[in-house]
Amino acid sequence: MSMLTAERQGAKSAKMTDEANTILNVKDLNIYYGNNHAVQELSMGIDQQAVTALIGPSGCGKSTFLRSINRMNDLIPISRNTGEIDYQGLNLLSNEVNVVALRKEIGMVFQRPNPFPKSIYHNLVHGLRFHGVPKNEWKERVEDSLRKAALWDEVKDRLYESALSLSGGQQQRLCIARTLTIKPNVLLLDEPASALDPIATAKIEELILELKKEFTIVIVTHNMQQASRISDKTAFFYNGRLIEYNQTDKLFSTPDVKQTEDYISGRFG
Ligand SMILES: Nc1ncnc2c1ncn2[C@@H]1O[C@H](COP(=O)(O)OP(=O)(O)OP(=O)(O)O)[C@@H](O)[C@H]1O
Repeated sequence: MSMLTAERQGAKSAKMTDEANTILNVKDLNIYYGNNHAVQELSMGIDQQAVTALIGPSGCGKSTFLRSINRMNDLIPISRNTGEIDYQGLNLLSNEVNVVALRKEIGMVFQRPNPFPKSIYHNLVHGLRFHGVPKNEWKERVEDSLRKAALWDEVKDRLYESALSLSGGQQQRLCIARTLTIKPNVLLLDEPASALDPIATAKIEELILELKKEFTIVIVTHNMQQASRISDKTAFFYNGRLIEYNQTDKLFSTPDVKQTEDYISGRFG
């Protein structure tokens, strides 16, 4: 496991989380954009090797929370936060965190496939070069990542063709493979299938179910059927607040909170 801070080895022993299976423990997280309080007093644990779906109407703070996990919000000058996200005994929001190492361990895939306008192979080795992975490991890592992203059979004979020659669904699987080359622990997926057709979406969903055997996945989705098909737990957000967090089956069949029921039955949102 790579070190996220220079002092990592000397860090105090990991704080115990509530459940042995929790990999990310969010405590009293608040995120602001200027005066806009986008995420409010959020506390939740995220299970490892499981899929956690974040749902809720547009603007409720799902992506803002997701982006805070690997510090993508740092790139937005008016954004600030309070609270903690504990990961292996370390507060990811602390100034001591090495953000480059963090993003290696907690990778992110965005709504629109965003391959570099270079070859498929170049897209895959970019992160390896950046993180100083020895060249003699590249071939194996590329093949392994493409296999895990269920793309190997489709591209193995065209690795030096432009990534832009792939279909949208293939490009998105390539972006997932690109994240996998550097062996992350957690994958953050921000509506990864919303720009894809139903067949490509089904492939991404299948892939997510495969990947959760090895990785922890947090996914933002607008598609409630998708959340119910692929996630183990679902968190429903409204107006910056976590309204209900439950096992997915339970949340979609017998939610505890009226607001959740209204949302999943299409009464608002
Ligand atoms: N880069 C930004 N700068 C300023 N405000 C932002 C920024 N990104 C999001 N916000 C604001 O934060 C709030 C939460 O937005 P966020 O994108 O997290 O919601 P969301 O639930 O992911 O919405 P959507 O489903 O539409 O993507 C909104 O009020 C939004 O306007």
